[in-house]
Amino acid sequence: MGLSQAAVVQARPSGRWRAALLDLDGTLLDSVPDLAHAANAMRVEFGLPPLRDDVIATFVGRGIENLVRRALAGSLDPQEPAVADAADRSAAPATGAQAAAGRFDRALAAFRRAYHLVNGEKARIFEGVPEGLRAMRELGLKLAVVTNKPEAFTLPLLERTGLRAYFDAVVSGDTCARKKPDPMPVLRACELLGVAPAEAVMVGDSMHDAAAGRAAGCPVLLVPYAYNEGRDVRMIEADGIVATLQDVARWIAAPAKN
Ligand SMILES: O=C(O)COP(=O)(O)O
Ligand SMILES: [Mg+2]
Repeated sequence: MGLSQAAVVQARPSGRWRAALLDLDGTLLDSVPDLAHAANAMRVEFGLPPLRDDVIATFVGRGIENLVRRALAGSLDPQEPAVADAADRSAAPATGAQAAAGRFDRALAAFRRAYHLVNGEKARIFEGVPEGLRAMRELGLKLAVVTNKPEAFTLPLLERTGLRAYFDAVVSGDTCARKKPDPMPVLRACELLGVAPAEAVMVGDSMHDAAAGRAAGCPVLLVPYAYNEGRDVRMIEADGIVATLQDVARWIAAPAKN
């Protein structure tokens, strides 16, 4: 039994790896056109001019609350909102902090309303994604999505883009008490797939994916084509940069060195 099992394991190209955990926005899909549309719909409601899509792209990756906070301030690193809207100015008894919180809640609600209407409409699957996912499945891997996007947006987006069927599990931004860069959602995905973190490869486009994967004990591969808050992914400590998901499958299938 011991011997034959060892032989089987050695014969499998991906003997060590049993699962791949994939980030969503910026790794599987370019969701920026829809996110930017919703963020700008929110800004227009607040009397603010729209921002360019490439600016909004740098705001993506730490959940929609951060996206809305950044989009409202027009900055990657917002301080207190600089411009109060008419409703805030008339709310005389409210403290500055209360007014800011109320303004943020209204902005989040406006963003959610707009995003529900367009989620998946212009989202575009990155090159090599279906082929890479198929190749990983053919290697016998289990697949999970691990995203900071809330479940109410994640599941319809996966359905609309035809990606849902590839995945055995989906962990969204509100599935666990904490989001990436915390390891909690990565560990939950491993638990749902029935694999140990050391048997799962985390694939993402940002420092938050890398930090979450590392902290959970997974090797980390990064794609260079997406957001990462506008920074170069080569600056992030990872086990490899992969041009496409097809290269993820090749990395996983490569003997010994991994
Ligand atoms: O920040 C988000 O809303 C989603 O980002 P992610 O899919 O890259 O985790
Ligand atoms: Mg991402």
